[in-house]
Amino acid sequence: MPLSRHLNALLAMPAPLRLLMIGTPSRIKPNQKFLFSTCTGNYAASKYPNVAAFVLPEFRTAQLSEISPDELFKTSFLPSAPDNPLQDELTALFTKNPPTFQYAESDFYKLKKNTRVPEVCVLGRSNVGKSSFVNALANRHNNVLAYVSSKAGKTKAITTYGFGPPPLPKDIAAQAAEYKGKEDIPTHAFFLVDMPGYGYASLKDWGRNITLYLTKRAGVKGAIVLIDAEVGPKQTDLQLLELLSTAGKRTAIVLTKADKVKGGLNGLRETCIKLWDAIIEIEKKQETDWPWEREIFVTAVGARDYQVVSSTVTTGRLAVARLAGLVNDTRPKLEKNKKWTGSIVSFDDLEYAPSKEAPEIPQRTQATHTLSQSPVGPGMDKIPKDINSAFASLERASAGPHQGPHRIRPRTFGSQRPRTVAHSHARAIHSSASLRAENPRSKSQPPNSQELRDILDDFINELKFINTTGNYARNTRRQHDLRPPPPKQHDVLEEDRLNRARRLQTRFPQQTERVQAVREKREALTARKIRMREESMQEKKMESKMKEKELREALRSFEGDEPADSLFGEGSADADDSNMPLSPDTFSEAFVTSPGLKENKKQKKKGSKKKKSKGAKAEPEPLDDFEAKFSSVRR
Ligand SMILES: Nc1nc2c(ncn2[C@@H]2O[C@H](COP(=O)(O)OP(=O)(O)OP(=O)(O)O)[C@@H](O)[C@H]2O)c(=O)[nH]1
Ligand SMILES: [Mg+2]
Repeated sequence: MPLSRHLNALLAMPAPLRLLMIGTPSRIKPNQKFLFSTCTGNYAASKYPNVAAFVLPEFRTAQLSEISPDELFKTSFLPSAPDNPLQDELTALFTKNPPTFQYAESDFYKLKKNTRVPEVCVLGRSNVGKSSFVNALANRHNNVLAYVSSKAGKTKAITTYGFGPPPLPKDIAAQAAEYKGKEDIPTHAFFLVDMPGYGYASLKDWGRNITLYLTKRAGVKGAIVLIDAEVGPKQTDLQLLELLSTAGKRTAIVLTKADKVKGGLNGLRETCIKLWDAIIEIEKKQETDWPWEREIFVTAVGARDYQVVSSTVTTGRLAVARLAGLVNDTRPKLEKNKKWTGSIVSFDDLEYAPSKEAPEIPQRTQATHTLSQSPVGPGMDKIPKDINSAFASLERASAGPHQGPHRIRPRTFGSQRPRTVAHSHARAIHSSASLRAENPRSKSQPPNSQELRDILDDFINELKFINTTGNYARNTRRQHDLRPPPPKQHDVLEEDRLNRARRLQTRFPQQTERVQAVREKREALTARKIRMREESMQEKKMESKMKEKELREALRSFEGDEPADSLFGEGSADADDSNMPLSPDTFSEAFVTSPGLKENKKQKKKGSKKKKSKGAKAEPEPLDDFEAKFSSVRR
């Protein structure tokens, strides 16, 4: 349309509608690729400018820094690669030799042995995006490597995938003798292990399997912990980080679903602050070093815009390659967060200390745990005590999200003594006493009534959380009551059969009709048979009633005055004759004891004696009517 005609048409329109035709620029949705732009030109326009990772601030007062991919990759390089940019090298490392599925097992003890190929496991809550992360690293979008679902609990086994170039033939030949009969010959440079999720819809023995895997598996070089950026870290995530820190495993934290975070960069920053605070707390508890990457990597592998996916997936690749030991890291060593180094004062010492000076108490020796990297062997038969308690809390976590204020609080790993009522009591008073210790008055004067009331309140609050058997049972019962009823079990086989039948019916309508007709005919026949059987039974019943009636009448006519009903037992006259079955025994008895018949018999006997005396020439007397009838009935 020429411009002048366009303008004329525009002017002819009512003024409020003109805007619609022109189109308002504010309606255009911002393209997601600007959110994760790696181009400095778009820096001002982007929502998450150049975010690849956040770095843990060394001091609590430091500004939070988010770092660009350039900065992130600057200090890292692949030793075996030529001088390409690291991003390209990482893409080649993860995709050139197509990644393949290796094996999957739901039980740790059934896993194939692997002591040589470095393994990196991907851990996180159900539905956080672990399997999507594995697919994205492999650059698989349509032809998926790991199964993904929007429903939680899709991955149900420890699933291993091979990544990276195959080992050189000469290396394999050199190690062939060692591998023979013990382990598979490797096809890739490293393994990535997709784990079942924990939390909602997790597997029952997830805690056991994961603890065994992290502490006993020789090939495990590190763990990628995925945390949903939209939801932030949960209690179960922190329990896992605590377990990793206790096991001393190298750990990288990756935020997923960054594209879904409300509040953009600020939202991400808030999640990171929460995470850092928690990590610092976990680090403080550990005596031994916990080698966790100091960055929190940001990814959005499920974003709709492919450019967003590809720019953030390189960040994930860097995290994995670092843990697998394939990337050299030249970052300067950071000083570990400072821990409390003073002595630990017990309640008794504090309360009954003779002087105001701090008492001299020998420092407690802390057990250190060094985890062997060897496969399951004599030294690894038992999981260290600290890890066992972490394992217990993970077991509880794997049972589902806790509800209400009565959940069991995770035990601190440093504490070796079991929590008893008395001990908790002491702790409750101790905490109040230590608070009072800060107040100079409290050391010299006894506590006033308000303070005593506070102490009592503290104590009662503490008691509520004590893990006694009674409390535990009560809490379990309460949780059980709160739990929604289990979903109805589907009969999968039956459903399959019905679906198949439905499909066949639509495919073969004529045959279906014929089958339907035959079925109807068969049903009609069966119904007819049943009806006929019922009718014949009815007839038989009627017949037997008629016979009985006839019999009674015959008896009555034979007896004359005597009522025939007396023959059938006491009270039979009152009873309804038609309903009185006449059993053969009763009948024969009645027959035998009938006075008329007795006389008849006597006469017969006399007659037969006479006949015997006269000889056997006499003719047999003919049976009268009654006898003839009865003999037929008895037959
Ligand atoms: N928007 C968005 N969605 C994502 C992202 N990553 C994963 N998802 C979606 O999250 C859902 C769960 O993904 P999965 O990869 O199956 O999660 P999982 O952690 O393996 O889950 P389980 O196997 O149940 O433990 C899927 O619908 C994915 O498409 C992301 O970065 N952004
Ligand atoms: Mg999965």
